[in-house]
Amino acid sequence: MLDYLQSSLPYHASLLLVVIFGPLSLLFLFLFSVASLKASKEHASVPQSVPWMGTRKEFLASIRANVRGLLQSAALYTDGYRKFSKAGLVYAVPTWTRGPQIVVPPSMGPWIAAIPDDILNAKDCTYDNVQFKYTVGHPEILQNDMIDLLIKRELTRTTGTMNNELVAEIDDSLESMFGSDGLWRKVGVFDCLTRTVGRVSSRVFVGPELCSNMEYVMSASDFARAVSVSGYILHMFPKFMRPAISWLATMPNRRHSGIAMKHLQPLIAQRITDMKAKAADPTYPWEEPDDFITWMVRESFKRETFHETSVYHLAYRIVLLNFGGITTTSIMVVNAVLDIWSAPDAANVISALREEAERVLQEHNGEWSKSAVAKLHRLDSAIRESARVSAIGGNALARRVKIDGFTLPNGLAVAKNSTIGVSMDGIHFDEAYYDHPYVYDPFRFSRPREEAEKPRTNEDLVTTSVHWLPFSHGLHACPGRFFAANNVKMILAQLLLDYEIRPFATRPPNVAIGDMSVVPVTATMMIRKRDLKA
Ligand code: HEM
Repeated sequence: MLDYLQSSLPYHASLLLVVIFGPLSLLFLFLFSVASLKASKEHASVPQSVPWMGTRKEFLASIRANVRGLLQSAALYTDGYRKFSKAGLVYAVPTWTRGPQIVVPPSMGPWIAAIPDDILNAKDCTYDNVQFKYTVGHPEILQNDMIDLLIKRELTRTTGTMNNELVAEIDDSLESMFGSDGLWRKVGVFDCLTRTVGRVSSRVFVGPELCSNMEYVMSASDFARAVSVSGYILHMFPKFMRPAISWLATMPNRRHSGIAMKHLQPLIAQRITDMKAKAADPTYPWEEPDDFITWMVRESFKRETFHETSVYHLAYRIVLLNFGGITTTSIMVVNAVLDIWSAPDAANVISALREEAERVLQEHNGEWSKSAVAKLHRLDSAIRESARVSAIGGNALARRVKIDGFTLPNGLAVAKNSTIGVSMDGIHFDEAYYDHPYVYDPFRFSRPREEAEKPRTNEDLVTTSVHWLPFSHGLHACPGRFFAANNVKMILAQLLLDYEIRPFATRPPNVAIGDMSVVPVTATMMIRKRDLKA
């Protein structure tokens, strides 16, 4: 028996290898051939006169260029910027997930930023990058105006008016993680600051009942991460396979959005009931909260379609609002903490920021009113500068060409469905716009104001330009930036005032994923409550 087993094992093992690895190798070969064909087709759509970064005359040139686009994209964009954009020329960068990116010089930036969506479309790029069709679904919500309208009309109007409530959330959140005993703690920078940002943003989005429920709050960043990961997975497969693959790839997305929906739907249903009751009878004993849910429900009363009025669709809008607003803001706070506390003269920088925060708070009777936050010029500058040097990179002002016969201002014809934009890092590190561009100079934007060294430029965190692109610029400049900037500044001000963070020996580097640079999610910091009596 033993002899039989021993002699038949090699046979069984090889059979197993053939059964498992045979189909896998065939699938891999198939996927590789399809990806290679797709890459060649996409590369052929770039005008022949446009020079490429990262391509060579070699076997399987397009797909090998795409692999370079995946692994070395930051260098491809910035080297191309120096070589071509600085000479006013257009170049192309290969990417793994986004197809070829046609990069135009910054002089064409204002022109791109002002062209309407029926010619150059912004959302088509975002939706395709993240494969929204599968990873999020709900085109009836994505193509509807309600979220954008309420951000522009209500959220921006309200920004600054609820700061006392927001500071209470910030303080409670920081103390729950960092303690009040003055002992040093080692904590995850991204994890902790995401919790605080999520809680503060949710205070305005969904109100006090839900904003400190961490299961709900963390479902927002978990959902955002799951959407990005599943978007990458789907890009590995040809289009016709995506509907089948997506069911599996987007399981985590459904789990995280499901958690958020479980909390949101009863809250919204109750809000509708209360608002209707109050409208019918002003003596109904209930005060209308001033939050995004109230604004959305009020707006839904003016609308008629099912997807603008049903509890499910209203709740899912909050899931999408969280997706667009929470992780982006967390990334800005994390970058600012890493950059400020890694500055070569961190001790002086921190004491200058702390002095400003203490002085401004005192001048405003200890309250972070809207005007107090607006006076934090040094802090504003330190964050803006961090967003410049630690930006996401890649193609900014990315737009999908929607028409045939489209030409750039230099006369170059660009095919329909091409993607054009400008190199964010190229511009952010161009000495023509910034002295010593590779240096993190926290007071770069506030110094002229404080020292009257140069004329005032009004370059603050919410001021977009073609030379500072973290919030984009022009028609699609981020409408949530006023809200985000207010929260980022208050979180950092409270950290400076109440906590001590040990400066980093070296800045934990951001990580390149495809053509994006993302914060190091595993970086840790040492933090303790300050002893204000000492
Ligand atoms: C620091 C945080 C944030 C950053 C860095 C950021 C960045 C951006 C960028 C780069 C765009 C793309 C514009 C384009 O396609 O050219 C954008 C669009 C958008 N953002 Fe933000 N964002 C942030 C926070 C928020 C918040 C808090 C909200 C909502 C409350 C929000 C809502 C939106 C919306 C609705 C759009 C689409 C605008 C349009 O297509 O017209 N963002 N954001």
